[in-house]
Amino acid sequence: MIHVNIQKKLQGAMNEMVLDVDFTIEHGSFVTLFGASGAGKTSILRIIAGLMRPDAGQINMGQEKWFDSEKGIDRKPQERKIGFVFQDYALFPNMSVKENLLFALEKNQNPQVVEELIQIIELEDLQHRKPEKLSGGQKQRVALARALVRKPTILMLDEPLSALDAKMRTRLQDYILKVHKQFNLTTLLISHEVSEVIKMCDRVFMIENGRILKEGKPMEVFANQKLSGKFQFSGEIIEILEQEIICIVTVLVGMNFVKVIADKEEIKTMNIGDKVLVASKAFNPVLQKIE
Ligand SMILES: Nc1ncnc2c1ncn2[C@@H]1O[C@H](COP(=O)(O)OP(=O)(O)OP(=O)(O)O)[C@@H](O)[C@H]1O
Repeated sequence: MIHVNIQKKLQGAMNEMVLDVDFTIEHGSFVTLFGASGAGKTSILRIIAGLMRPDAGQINMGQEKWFDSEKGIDRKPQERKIGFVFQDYALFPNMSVKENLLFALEKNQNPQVVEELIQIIELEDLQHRKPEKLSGGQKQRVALARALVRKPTILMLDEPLSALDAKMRTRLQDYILKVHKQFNLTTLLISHEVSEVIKMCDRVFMIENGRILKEGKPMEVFANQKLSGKFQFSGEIIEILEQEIICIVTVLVGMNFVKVIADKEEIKTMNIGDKVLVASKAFNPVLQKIE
């Protein structure tokens, strides 16, 4: 179990913002941090990883104290057993896939783990290639394998899939879920994709302005409790066609389009690009904006 209670003054886009969060995550959970750009999600991960120092607070990992401002404890990042995958792969360009993985080994660590990871993440055919000869999805698989070389207890994923196309994204999601279970990890993911959050995680923290606004199971956090729909899909509005009294709203759900007839009043706060839930109410599809 990890308990985080930290405060840090951040330089927001317009003015100063105080990051102030207090949460506990059970071992083995898959948690997503969800929220607008600049809300403080990356800062939370960096603080837990020891890459950014909070102004005050504590971070306890089980019985271990990683940070305590009052007692002057601040464990180094390499002592915190965390694997990190960022949006940009940050692989060494002059090393092959396997060399990149071997380079991540700790001093005196058995290199057998690299062979295991190559097998689990299915990198056998790519292991002798240099990163420049890999696709984005393949590079991200290598980055995932590299993050696991030191057998971390926590895996942190900062929008690792946002640069990938839908098919590649789905494959990577499956690899992440596989290693999450197989390595018995506690995983923290930053994602802006509602469908991804619903598929991947068992808990979501909605972050706004440096604070946790809501938390819970993804469907509870995203769905409007009033909509007891028989079906619910999340998607993104890509077109709003205004007719005389109604609108035809096209929503992209995964790789498919759904057209929903909506009342102008009902969708007056919705715009192209908004994330919405398409749910059923008395057999008619209705739209609901996701905060
Ligand atoms: N070391 C720092 N000191 C002070 N402010 C910082 C520091 N690092 C980032 N910030 C600021 O803190 C705010 C939150 O940034 P952060 O990267 O945590 O947001 P985010 O929610 O991850 O956003 P995004 O989704 O765009 O990555 C930003 O306005 C940023 O400029």
